[in-house]
Amino acid sequence: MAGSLQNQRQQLLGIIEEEEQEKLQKQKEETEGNNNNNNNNKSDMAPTAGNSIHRSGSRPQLDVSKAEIQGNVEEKYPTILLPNQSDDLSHLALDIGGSLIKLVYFSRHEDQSWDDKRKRSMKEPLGLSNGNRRSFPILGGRLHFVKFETRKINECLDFIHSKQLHCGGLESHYSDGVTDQNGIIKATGGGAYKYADLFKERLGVSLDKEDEMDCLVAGANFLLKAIRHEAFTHMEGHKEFVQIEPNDLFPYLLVNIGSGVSMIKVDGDGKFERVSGTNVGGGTYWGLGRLLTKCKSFDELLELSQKGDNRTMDMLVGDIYGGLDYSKIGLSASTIASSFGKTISEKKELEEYRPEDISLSLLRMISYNIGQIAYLNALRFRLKRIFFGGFFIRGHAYTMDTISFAVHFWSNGEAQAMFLRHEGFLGALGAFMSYEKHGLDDLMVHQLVERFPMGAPYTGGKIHGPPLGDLNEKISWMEKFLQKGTEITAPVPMTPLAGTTGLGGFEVPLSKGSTLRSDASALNVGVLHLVPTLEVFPLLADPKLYDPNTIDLSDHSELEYWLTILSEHLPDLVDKAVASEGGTDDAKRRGDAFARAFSAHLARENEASLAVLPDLLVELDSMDEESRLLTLIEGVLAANIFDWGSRACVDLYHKGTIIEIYRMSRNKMCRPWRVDDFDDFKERMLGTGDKKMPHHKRALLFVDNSGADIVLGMLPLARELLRRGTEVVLVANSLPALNDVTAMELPDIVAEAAKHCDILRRAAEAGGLLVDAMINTSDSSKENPSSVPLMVVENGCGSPCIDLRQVSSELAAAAKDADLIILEGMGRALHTNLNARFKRDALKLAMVKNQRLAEKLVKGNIYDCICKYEPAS
Ligand SMILES: Nc1ncnc2c1ncn2[C@@H]1O[C@H](COP(=O)(O)OP(=O)(O)OP(=O)(O)O)[C@@H](O)[C@H]1O
Ligand SMILES: CC(C)(CO)[C@@H](O)C(=O)NCCC(=O)O
Ligand SMILES: [Mn+2]
Repeated sequence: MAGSLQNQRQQLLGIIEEEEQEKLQKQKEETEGNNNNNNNNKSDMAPTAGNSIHRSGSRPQLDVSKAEIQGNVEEKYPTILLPNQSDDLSHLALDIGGSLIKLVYFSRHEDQSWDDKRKRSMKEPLGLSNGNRRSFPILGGRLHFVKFETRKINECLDFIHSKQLHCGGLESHYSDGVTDQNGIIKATGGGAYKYADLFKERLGVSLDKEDEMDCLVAGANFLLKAIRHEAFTHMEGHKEFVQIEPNDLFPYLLVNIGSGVSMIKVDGDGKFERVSGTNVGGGTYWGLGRLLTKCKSFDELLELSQKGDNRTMDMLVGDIYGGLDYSKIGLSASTIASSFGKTISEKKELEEYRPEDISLSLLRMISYNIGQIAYLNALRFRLKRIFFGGFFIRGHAYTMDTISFAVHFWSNGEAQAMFLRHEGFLGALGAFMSYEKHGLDDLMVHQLVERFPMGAPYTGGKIHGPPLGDLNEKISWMEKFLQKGTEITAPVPMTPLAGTTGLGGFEVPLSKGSTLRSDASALNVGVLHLVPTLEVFPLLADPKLYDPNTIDLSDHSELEYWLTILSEHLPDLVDKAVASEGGTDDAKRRGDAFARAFSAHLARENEASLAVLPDLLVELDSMDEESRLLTLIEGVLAANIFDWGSRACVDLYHKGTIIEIYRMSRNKMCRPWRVDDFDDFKERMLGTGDKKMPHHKRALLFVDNSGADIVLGMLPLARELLRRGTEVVLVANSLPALNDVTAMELPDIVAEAAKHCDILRRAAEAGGLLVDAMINTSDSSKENPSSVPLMVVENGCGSPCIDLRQVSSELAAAAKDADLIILEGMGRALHTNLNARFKRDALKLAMVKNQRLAEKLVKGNIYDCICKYEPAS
């Protein structure tokens, strides 16, 4: 149930995030040129120092070897040349079919533009330059799925052009100057041949043709192996996901229902045979349907069918048998004996039939026929599983029910029809996979996770950003495209029609529904997030007993309370952000302004905290070991007040400055805390009397908020551990959520803190976080010449609540050698994981910033502190 809390938070933020991305993308496209005006004053940028933690090979990596800064090092944002980074080239693939063009493209990091902006706003006050940090690996990316009608190929060309997908797209700033190979795009489908010249002419690119069947199979195999919740059954209106074991996938029959239909027996990766096909397919339904109903679009035709009654068109067994069943061969009176047969006996003209009925009858005829032929081929080769793809299906309940019925009925339930969520994108995905370095080939099983469907702002029916202008406005193709998709909404299964069930024959399927689903929510157009998660955190004492949630959200009142808190919280954050921008009256632009204001605010928090860090360090260094440890833990608890996820904290922001809040918080730090295991922790760290304790080998610090929390709380604690000889791994979120610091941002913050502290600097260097030696360190403690490393890993999460059953492989690897786990913050240590048991020593630190939670968890009050220490179990 934390899932729903998590999702809710993510959803709320996602809405803003997606909007901001679109906006920033536009700004970026406009300003891209400006960043490239560098001169040739080259400076070497050392290749990445080896990090003692192996980064996951499960996702595209940024190859920074031989990286060098192009242009003047003094320049604020010089372009970095990455001559060996070839992944960037694998960003777009096409499947140009008889009816539709499908595009798949990859953007390396979903927040590329957002992060750039945020980094800029953070670097400016800090005066950081690119030269003394290493380029940090990229955290996953996104696969985008878009389709266009083939007859409107110009729209597709405009879209590719507007996004610059043909020459490196979003990544072009990385590889500026190495664009010579960008003139080639992988393409499949008949149109790769037919339109090759047009692509050359309009975009100056050559289409590298890949075989259509090869691509369909590669796409299907990839989806079925790598994506959870890809395949599902659909019977009588009921949808159920099927988890296919990758070792138990083959053989199967792949039926791709495009304009025409191909049936392919698949025996393995690249092992297949096209065993059949039929020319009665999607093109037939759309073409005949258009002629017979005058519909202007495929969706309109499909939507019409939902209000249809096929009995006015189809000749039923009862029509032939005077209302009787033909039970001897198992046919009920209501079974369709002949599609459209009824129209021969009536003297009616086409205009006298309802277009709704025509559409339904046609849809049923074609779907049933395909299902039946598929079954016969499955029988021919003794295949039990049939996967149906192609855009004819369009996630339409009636179509799927009809196909499933045919397969189920004729095979006596032996064979099973399954559908794929990325139905129409198999070929395009296959073409994408055919790039030599697409970076997805070594993905582990089911590692791709969809965070939320693309167009979170669209699925709610609300479109933010500029109004859709005239059709020539290139930038809004996507918006128009998505808007089109959202005019249609989700299917609703209908109640069964009375009296139509009979003996075995084909009846009217139940799920006619009244409206279609939206393209966006169905991922026909959408984004697949490549989030390298899904490993169990190896230090859980017993993964089977682990439940991340502390509060039971299946308790309705709890659920309601937290959902209300979260949904009321967001406008406040936005208001705060807008206000800190100087207050804009352009209310519509508030959402757009959010991320910029937010980043600026976070940068100010970091800046303010970094400014007081040297004093704090001097103060700490003047203490004896014991008081220092206590002060450090107090510091973590006090700084944990800076939490934008807490309503109370946001209220505090209205009243005071960061330093005022911090001072107030520090002053309240009197022991005993509400949960106070400090003495046990101290004993483990420092021993008692003469008994000295060995230091921990490696500590994992799950960090929480950006600003004072990380700078004045967790980094000084990390420093203490490092000074004692413990390796420190800072574990931060992969994706942004509230004011949580992300793994992407941490190296910058560490680098800045390292300027004031020799211990941090040496450790960061040893951990590969810093490349160049820092100058001007003001820290006096130089007793640690060769340091243990300080590292940063991403946790695979995009929420303050951490489910340790699903962490990044990087974190899992780092955890193997760890013997101390420190979880910090309400989300990580209270809402989730308070009750988690670990195989290693664990310290849970948080300030409770919610009255109800304080009462419920510790019978205490708001701002109470928790210091829970549990030795290895
Ligand atoms: N918006 C749409 N416009 C047109 N057809 C659509 C649309 N949505 C779904 N379809 C259906 O999908 C079919 C096309 O599916 P798909 O894109 O898989 O095939 P294709 O690649 O164009 O055809 P082929 O592989 O035979 O060359 C159309 O014939 C139609 O039945
Ligand atoms: C010709 C293709 C392969 C083009 O995608 C497709 O439309 C198809 O499989 N049509 C059916 C041709 C047949 O086998 O009768
Ligand atoms: Mn096709």
